[in-house]
Amino acid sequence: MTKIESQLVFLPSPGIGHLISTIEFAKLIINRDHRLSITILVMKTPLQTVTPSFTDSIFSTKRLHVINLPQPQITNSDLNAPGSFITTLIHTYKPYVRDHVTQLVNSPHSPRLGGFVVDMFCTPMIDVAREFHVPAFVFFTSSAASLGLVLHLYTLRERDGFNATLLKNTDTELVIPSFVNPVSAKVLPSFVLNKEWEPAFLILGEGLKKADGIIVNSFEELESHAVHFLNLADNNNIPIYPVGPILKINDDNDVVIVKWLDDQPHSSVIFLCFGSMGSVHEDQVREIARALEDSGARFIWSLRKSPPKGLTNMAQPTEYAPQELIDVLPYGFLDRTAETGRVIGWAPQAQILAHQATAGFVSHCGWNSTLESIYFGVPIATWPLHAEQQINAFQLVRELNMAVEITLDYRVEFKVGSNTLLGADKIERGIRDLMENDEVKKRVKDMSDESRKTLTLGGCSYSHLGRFIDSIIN
Ligand SMILES: O=c1ccn([C@@H]2O[C@H](COP(=O)(O)OP(=O)(O)O[C@H]3O[C@H](CO)[C@@H](O)[C@H](O)[C@H]3O)[C@@H](O)[C@H]2O)c(=O)[nH]1
Repeated sequence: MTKIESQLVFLPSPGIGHLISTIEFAKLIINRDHRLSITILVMKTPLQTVTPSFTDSIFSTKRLHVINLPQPQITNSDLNAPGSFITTLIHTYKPYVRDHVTQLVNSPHSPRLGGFVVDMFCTPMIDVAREFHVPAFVFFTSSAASLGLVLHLYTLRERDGFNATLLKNTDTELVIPSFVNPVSAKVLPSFVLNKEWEPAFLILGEGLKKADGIIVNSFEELESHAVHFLNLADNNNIPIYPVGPILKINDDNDVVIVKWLDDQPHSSVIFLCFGSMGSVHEDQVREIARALEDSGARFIWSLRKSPPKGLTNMAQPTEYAPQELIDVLPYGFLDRTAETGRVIGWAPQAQILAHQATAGFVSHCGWNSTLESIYFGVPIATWPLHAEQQINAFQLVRELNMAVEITLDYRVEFKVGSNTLLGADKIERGIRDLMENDEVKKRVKDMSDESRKTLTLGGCSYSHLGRFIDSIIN
């Protein structure tokens, strides 16, 4: 039996979009190299409805230990300050992490502590890694191009006092070296544009620059331009490890949906889903319903209820009760589409994308959804809502020609919701384009092949993961 030589401590941030890929990354490492073990310290927030059941369902194995840390006390004012909330949470967790890691390293026969892997929003934990005199790597859960954007804007800020929040609601075009084309300020991430997120942006930029390496959930074959820039750039020569796509693709088992998909023609169904945090207001729900009916497309629509506005930020949507669903949709919609569509709550997304009946994905362009769609060769129609989804949509449509556009710059602010209404016509056009654009379909299929190959011997991600593991062991 191989002796465990080194152990890593993982600190994912609490959102499902971050937890899933971090945990899958941990599994990838221990499956690749039996000399390593990993302890994942799971932090929780009072805001999340999906996350607790998800984290409680992860079990420890011999070389993968999952420890659910206690939920700390967070005040209402912390909850309502989006820019500092996550930082407050991470700081509150520092003593717990310190205690757990002390116990780990002091326990008998414990392997050497090889380093910390901290989520991009947990970089204040790098200080704790320093206390144990071990390297700290950041796990960046979005694209290499977004990583390049953050590093570039942070450098401009440090060096020239450049303030990106002044660009909000302007048409300014920026040259960002990790993108081929000039980038409109309209598609910059909310955490770059919004004044109240500034503290979080600064902590992120500073944290990335302090890291001993940055692991990116992407792959060189997809983002060659951005990866090239990151390896050249003035980013303190931090090693970059694009090791993706890291996905959780085998766990869903929704027999009802699969049975329905089995009965649909090959490549005929449009799937609509807006991620773990995404929801739109009721007027917008009705426009989507009209577009679906007018397009005549078969569909599966993951429709969830927005959290109340203004009460909290970053709260997750919840499920509609059956009567609420009938009320929010146009009169008779469910009856009229009973043969051609399904409206569901939380979706078995990977299972749907993997199914041969699925033709296209109307997506918020969260990075995990983007990677899943590429992996399964399903083209996207872009409809970003939050965070860095607008820049992901821009990249997919304008840089990679791997998606069609419904919108690139739609934006929902957590506190005020969305003040734009996307009309049914525009949505319907996007759905038709998604079904008909053969060039986009072909590019996605080709990249799907690449996304599988990159993880195997000889692929770029396979070799970057090897490099990362070597740096821990040696
Ligand atoms: O009904 C649903 C909704 C989501 N998912 C899964 O949940 C994950 C969602 O991840 P992602 O697509 O990245 O969206 P978010 O949950 O919105 O993720 C957050 O984290 C991502 C990674 O940093 C960012 O790219 C996003 O902008 C940010 O909102 C994916 O694996 C989906 O398959 C389901 O299985 N069913």
